[in-house]
Amino acid sequence: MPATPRPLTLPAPAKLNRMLHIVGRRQDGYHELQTLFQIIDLCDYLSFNLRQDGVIELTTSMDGVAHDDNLIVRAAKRLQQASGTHLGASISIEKHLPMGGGLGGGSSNAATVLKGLNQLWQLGLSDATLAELGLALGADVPVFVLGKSAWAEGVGEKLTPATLDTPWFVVIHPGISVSTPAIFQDPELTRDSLPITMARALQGGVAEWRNDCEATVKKRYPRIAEALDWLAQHAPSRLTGTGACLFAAFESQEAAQTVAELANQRWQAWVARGLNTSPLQDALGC
Ligand SMILES: C[C@@](CO)(OP(=O)(O)O)[C@H](O)COP(=O)(O)OP(=O)(O)OC[C@H]1O[C@@H](n2ccc(N)nc2=O)[C@H](O)[C@@H]1O
Ligand SMILES: Nc1ncnc2c1ncn2[C@@H]1O[C@H](COP(=O)(O)OP(=O)(O)O)[C@@H](O)[C@H]1O
Repeated sequence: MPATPRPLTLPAPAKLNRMLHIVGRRQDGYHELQTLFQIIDLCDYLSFNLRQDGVIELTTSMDGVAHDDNLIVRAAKRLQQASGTHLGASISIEKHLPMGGGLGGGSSNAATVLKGLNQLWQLGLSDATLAELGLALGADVPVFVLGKSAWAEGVGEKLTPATLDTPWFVVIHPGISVSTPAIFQDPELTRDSLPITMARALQGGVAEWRNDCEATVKKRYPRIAEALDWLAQHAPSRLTGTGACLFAAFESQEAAQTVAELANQRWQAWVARGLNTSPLQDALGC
């Protein structure tokens, strides 16, 4: 009997928004952002098995997300359609990243599918093409396709790789979910931050970095305000994206571990390392 081929297993890392400014609103209601995305080493892991019958199947169920709505399945079908391939794939996931927490897990899953199947199906598509296909699935997909920490503008698709410091982060999930549309619809949201250059943003550093969604999220979700205030006792704390996760940077793994253990008494907390290159790039040998 022929040996069953080993699946291709690839990471899908999380991101943090080290700072996030809202600099305007487009005609279609979407907001123009300026943000520093940093990839971190907290990951989901996806495994791919090639299928000759063209079927796309996600073999792991995910609470609250129907099979065909899953960004993993949608990304695979989108790539299949765009490339015209007759190949398919069975995909499974080891899920570690909380859903809808501002860590970009869904977008990262989609990016890993696009890059993984591009290799498995031997399509030879460029990152630019994959990012374009991914943008329709989520604003954060392109940065995960690029696979580098980056300065982002537009809705997150205009990317310039950026070299950030690589501290140890404590990331806290306060156990509630935030409605991204509700935050962006809030009349009190700051939408008129003055655009700055990437150089200016990098120069500012932790002392100046802020997230324009934070005031609105704190007002609507007192439990997030509580966690942000708690973490701020240890180091400057920030929201990532529209939350619900929040984070602070530490110089050593030990310092981060100590604070994470305290945080774990009340919330789910992780220690994660800031990166400038995605572990997906390393795994694919890019
Ligand atoms: C703002 C960020 C920063 O990373 O937040 P997080 O999702 O990571 O928390 C993301 O770009 C979010 O991207 P994503 O989560 O894909 O947003 P979507 O599902 O496309 O948008 C949900 C809704 O939020 C609003 N929205 C989203 C992004 C944006 N730049 N302007 C908006 O106004 C729109 O009303 C949209 O219908
Ligand atoms: N594979 C997936 N992983 C996570 N979320 C998914 C996935 N597929 C679809 N979703 C949907 O996308 C939403 C946003 O997910 P996620 O990217 O994890 O959060 P965020 O955009 O806040 O960082 C989830 O609430 C979920 O309904």
